[in-house]
Amino acid sequence: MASLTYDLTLAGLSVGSAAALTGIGLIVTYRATGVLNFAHGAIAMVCAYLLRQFTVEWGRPLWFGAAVTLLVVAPAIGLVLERFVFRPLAVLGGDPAQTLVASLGVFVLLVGGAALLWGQGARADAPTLVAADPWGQLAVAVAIAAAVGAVTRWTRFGRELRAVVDDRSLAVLGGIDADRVAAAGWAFGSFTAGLTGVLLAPYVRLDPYGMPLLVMEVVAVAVAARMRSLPVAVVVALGIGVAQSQLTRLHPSGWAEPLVQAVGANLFVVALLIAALVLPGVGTRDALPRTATARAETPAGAWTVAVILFLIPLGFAGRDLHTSVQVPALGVILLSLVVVTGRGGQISLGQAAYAGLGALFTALLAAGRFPFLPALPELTALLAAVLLVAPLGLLTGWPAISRHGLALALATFAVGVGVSRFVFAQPYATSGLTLSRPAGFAGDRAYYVLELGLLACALTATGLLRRGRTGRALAAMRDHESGASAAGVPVPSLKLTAFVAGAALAALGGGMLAMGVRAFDPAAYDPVRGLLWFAAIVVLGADNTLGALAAAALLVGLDAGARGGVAAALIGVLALLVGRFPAGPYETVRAAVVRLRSGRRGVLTPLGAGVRGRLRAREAAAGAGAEPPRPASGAPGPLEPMEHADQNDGSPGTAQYSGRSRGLFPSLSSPPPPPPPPPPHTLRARRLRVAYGGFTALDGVDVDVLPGRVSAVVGPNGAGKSTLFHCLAGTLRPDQGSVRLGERDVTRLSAHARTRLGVARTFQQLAVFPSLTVAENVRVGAEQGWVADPGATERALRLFGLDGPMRASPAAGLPTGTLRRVELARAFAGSPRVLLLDEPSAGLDTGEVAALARVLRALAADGTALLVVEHDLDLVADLADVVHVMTAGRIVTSGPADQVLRTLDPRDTAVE
Ligand SMILES: Nc1ncnc2c1ncn2[C@@H]1O[C@H](COP(=O)(O)OP(=O)(O)OP(=O)(O)O)[C@@H](O)[C@H]1O
Repeated sequence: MASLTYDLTLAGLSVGSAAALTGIGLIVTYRATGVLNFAHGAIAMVCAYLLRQFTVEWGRPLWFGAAVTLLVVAPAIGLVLERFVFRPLAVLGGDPAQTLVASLGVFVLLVGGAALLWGQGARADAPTLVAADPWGQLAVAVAIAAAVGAVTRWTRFGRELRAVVDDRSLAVLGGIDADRVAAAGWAFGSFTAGLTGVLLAPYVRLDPYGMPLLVMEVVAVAVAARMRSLPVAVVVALGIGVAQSQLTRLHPSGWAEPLVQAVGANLFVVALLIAALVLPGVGTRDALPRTATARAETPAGAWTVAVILFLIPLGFAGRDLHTSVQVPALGVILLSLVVVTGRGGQISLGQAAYAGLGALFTALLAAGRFPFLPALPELTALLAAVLLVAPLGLLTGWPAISRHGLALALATFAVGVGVSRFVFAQPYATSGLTLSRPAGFAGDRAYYVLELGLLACALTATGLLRRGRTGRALAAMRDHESGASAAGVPVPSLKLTAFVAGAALAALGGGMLAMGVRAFDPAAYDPVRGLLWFAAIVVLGADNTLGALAAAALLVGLDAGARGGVAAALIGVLALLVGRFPAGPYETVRAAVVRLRSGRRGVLTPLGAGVRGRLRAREAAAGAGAEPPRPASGAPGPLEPMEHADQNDGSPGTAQYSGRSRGLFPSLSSPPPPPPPPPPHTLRARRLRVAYGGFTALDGVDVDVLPGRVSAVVGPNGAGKSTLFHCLAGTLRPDQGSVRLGERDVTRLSAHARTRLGVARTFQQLAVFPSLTVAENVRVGAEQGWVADPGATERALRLFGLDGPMRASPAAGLPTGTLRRVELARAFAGSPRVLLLDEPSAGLDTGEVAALARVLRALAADGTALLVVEHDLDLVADLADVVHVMTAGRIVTSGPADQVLRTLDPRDTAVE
């Protein structure tokens, strides 16, 4: 018994050593470059093939092949990837989502290339570099971990590496060559990948698809080590390896047997599921590459061409027609990614799981092997499978609520791998499950016609999800999640909807695919397919229905017509180019945001002649009756629409007033009249306390945002203004204290729920939806806000001078001042009772600031409660009725604006 335990432990250490090597490589690359290299397993596979090529095919000595493969080729792959793929992306801004797609591109390129070069079949004759004795492998893993630890800790390069990891730009400013550090990280990461590949190859299936996946399954080791600690990675890897080995001794009988066996054989997958779904995520950015978010313009006539192309196979016969049957099915699967990724902006690497479940359930239902259900006719089985799989979309939808970017990629990948290993690899799925086509559609031509009908249904459903209220909300969520939330879009439930709809569509496509080939083939829904489909859909324009159909035709056509792997290689090359396409809306808005950040942000106007002059002017105007007194009871004041030179001549310019007084909502002096204003409510915060770790950012803050008043919060940098703002807007939950809207306690309500109760907000850094037009941006606010009023969009567009030709322009590329007005109009369109404005003057020129002040004053005059966090004291003097001065997390002075501003010591609000 003891010897069995020992033997199993040795076997487990062997597996664990290979996993530890993978973990070390992934962590080093991630630390040096910020890239979680999804291609790590593919590099391992290529190196394993290469060593086999040297020794088996060319008859070279093992030491020679190993030296060239591991010391020359593997590092060279890393260096090439760094220089030609990832460094250009870092120069462009290092967006993690772009690097994710690029690393997926490298993955599919290497897998496709290997399939082309060495064929798709598995090889069993890979040479053995280190004997099966686990001590050798363990020694290699531990020695490498120790060497990396020593280099990181005690050498100059290690110090540079840590500096780059801490803050790349600061390190570069300090004279460190970050590119050199990244290149070394890539070279070393590829070396460990190669080593893993050649160590594993003799003991596992060496094939282009299986081995990369096997290696990537152990990514859990790196995630469990928080992509940071090498000792933790090594210990976790060895622990899982040994535990997996020991589990093989368990032989429970009954229902638990297959489950225990599956877990025992796939403990790394279980660890991946736990690491990706339970542990907090390792990457947090939510953007997809610009090609994915680009507004898809379908050329005129493209649909006609597509319809003709899809009808052509009806004229085919034999093998061609049989192959064509796969295209509509794959098209439906890819449409599911159009909904989830294209429109909703959510990374989903697990769509193959839903497609496979659709296929499996259809086959089981049609065969009468599904628990508790009789055998169903094929079409009914297909529809029932779709209904059964749809709610399983929550498996990836739920993690998506709190995860973004890399963390979501890992979670969806984990679900894909988990379903593949624990559901598709079971005897009921692997024992030749056949499936008939529906009665009357048995022949390829008839079945193709049926598929076209189902494809048309899927296109209609996709169209509905991409257009209208839901489509706009999805696009808003994709373009700017917090902005969407602030506009009232219920982001969590919308994400669930997208994933559920995506799962249903994928299941439909999967079922169609299985009926096409008359069998459930688990390999057709392998997780690697999920990666390939995701890369394909991003490459061909994720929010583009026609792109999905073209991708389906391309993937099926190339793989059928040429040697297997061509389609993957092509998609891989295209994915590598994704980051280099000309600037799209994503880039343009990002540039606007950068301009904004370097603009007025942080320039706090010291209290001086300007403010005092404004206060005097206000008093003089009030005395002369030229300016209305501060509204005290919601009495309407004059409001003119903001107008802008660019509205008239189409070119960006400075804001100007029309110079005519047109009443509160001038354009609506004729029917239909605006709805009666909502009852005003005070937003009241009491004893708010927020601590970040041990640092108290808010300490017992009380504030009232009163209807009909403009309240301003001023204070030096770090005073806690933004923290207070976030507590009021619902983006931060205070540790103590309460926020009430009228009588209702809203402390625990989310941002979108508060918006729907009438608390709207704008952002210091622009939060517009670049792929939507100006009018659509505003409409999102009107549709999702407190009062769903059909006339609100037009009123908001007019009020903010956006109702000219500009209304139809995509928001991407518009000047910052215009985008500020778009954001304000969106907030206003929801008919808010309370409007929270975070540095509304940031990025605006003098004329625009003046125009903004007039509009905001008039909104207050109309009964809206306004709170402004602002550095520009001139604007505060111009605008505010009540001023709160914050310092070190407390409100130190509150009172009427003229009194507070007059007594304010400039040192209290020191310039940044
Ligand atoms: N997420 C966070 N984690 C840790 N500390 C934070 C966090 N957010 C803010 N802080 C700290 O809390 C304090 C208050 O920050 P806050 O952003 O609210 O100040 P502020 O008055 O808005 O400053 P600014 O005018 O620069 O925006 C600052 O010292 C800041 O460094």
